[in-house]
Amino acid sequence: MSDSHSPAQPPIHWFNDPTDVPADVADWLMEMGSMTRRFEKQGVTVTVKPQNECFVSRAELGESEAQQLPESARYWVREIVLFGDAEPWLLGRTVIPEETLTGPDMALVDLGTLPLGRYLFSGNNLTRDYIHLGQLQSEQGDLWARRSRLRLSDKPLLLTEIFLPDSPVHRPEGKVSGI
Ligand SMILES: C=C(O[C@@H]1C=C(C(=O)O)C=C[C@H]1O)C(=O)O
Repeated sequence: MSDSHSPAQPPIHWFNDPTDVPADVADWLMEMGSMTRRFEKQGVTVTVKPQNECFVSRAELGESEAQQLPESARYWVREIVLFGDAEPWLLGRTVIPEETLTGPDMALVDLGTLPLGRYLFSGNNLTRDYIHLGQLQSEQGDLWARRSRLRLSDKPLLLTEIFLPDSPVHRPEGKVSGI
């Protein structure tokens, strides 16, 4: 577990009114279950490639991230690319206060290529405080995003997911690509 710095986060515009998001996109972004499982229902094999996993200080978090998590000496950051078959579908960034890493939840620092959702949704102690919907501008165009504060046995973690152009979120279900 290195203590290298996590890369800067792109500025995400968070919507105050979720109705500003098209209904077919919001249907995806407001998914209350596992996004991994929702993606698998598209008939693809989901794989995860960790890009960066390290402990960081509160000062190294994004400002809006720090505001949504309790004070802690350090936070575990996990950044991944999630693939649907060979296509990159999602960038995931999870920030976990050290105090959340207790008991079986210490396994969160050793997930490797196991999708976080497999762990989070495997038990019956997961709750979700909220989902915020967002959008960011990138060289790949405007991308949809969401941020959830989740709790495992009431211990918080913050998950930001950025949906890439190849993901179904940008090609809502039922629309055949290319026509
Ligand atoms: C949180 C879930 O797991 C997915 C996998 C992630 C990971 O492995 O770090 C991060 C974001 C999620 O899209 C999920 O399936 O809902």
